[in-house]
Amino acid sequence: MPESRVELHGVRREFRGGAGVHGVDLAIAPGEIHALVGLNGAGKTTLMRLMLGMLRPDAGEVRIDGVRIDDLAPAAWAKVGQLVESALAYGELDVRDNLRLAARLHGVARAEASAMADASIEELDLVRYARVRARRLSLGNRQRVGLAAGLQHDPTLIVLDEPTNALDPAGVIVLREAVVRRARAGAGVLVSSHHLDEVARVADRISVMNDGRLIGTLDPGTIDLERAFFSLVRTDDEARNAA
Ligand SMILES: Nc1ncnc2c1ncn2[C@@H]1O[C@H](COP(=O)(O)OP(=O)(O)OP(=O)(O)O)[C@@H](O)[C@H]1O
Repeated sequence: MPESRVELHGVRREFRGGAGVHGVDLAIAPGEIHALVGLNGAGKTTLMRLMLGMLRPDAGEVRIDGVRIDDLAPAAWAKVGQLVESALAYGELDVRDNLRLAARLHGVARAEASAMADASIEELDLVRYARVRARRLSLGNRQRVGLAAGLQHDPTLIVLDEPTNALDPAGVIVLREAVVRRARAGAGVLVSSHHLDEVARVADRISVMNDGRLIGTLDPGTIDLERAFFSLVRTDDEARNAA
């Protein structure tokens, strides 16, 4: 097994005006659930997009299972599962066809794609909606379809940006179980969230991002995680303002 599912070394991407990601080092081990927390605009999505090759860094490098992402073969990309941009769903196709298509896009053979979609529909509790066109789904169910599409092919690296968005409490539990199951099977998981309680429940490690940098980690067992989070952010803001 490789040491890290994904590694970032000195990754930097600056947007006009100075916002972005300003030199991040990060590694996620097989079996690890790593949470990324930070205020709005901290750079979490940007970091995930850089990690997945959706955005090119100005400097630094990203490696997945030890291979620079520029050199990563399509079969290796197929072992990545993500929900970072809007949930993949073709409005005119029903849930099952959307998931079959997503499986095919991850390199799954036609013969296996239907069974995979059906299993995923069960897992995300979408059975009632299997034949419903995606455009008719509620926001939360569309999110479930997006998550199903990102998880069904049992990726070894999973990157989820605020995956609990729009999910009801039952959906949050279903997602938690799906993610933990895959981590136990060896996947490395990076998940961003604004829900510190939920993060504390699943994460092995919590990294705090502020103004484009990783400024520290929080122990998921900390009693008052919220206070610890704000304390880290405030200290960082004060240090930068003083500089
Ligand atoms: N394509 C872009 N062009 C210019 N600025 C951008 C672009 N994408 C992101 N930004 C800026 O980079 C910063 C980080 O944004 P990002 O979306 O990564 O934050 P985030 O931590 O995911 O926030 P949220 O919690 O609100 O989702 C913000 O100031 C944002 O406005």
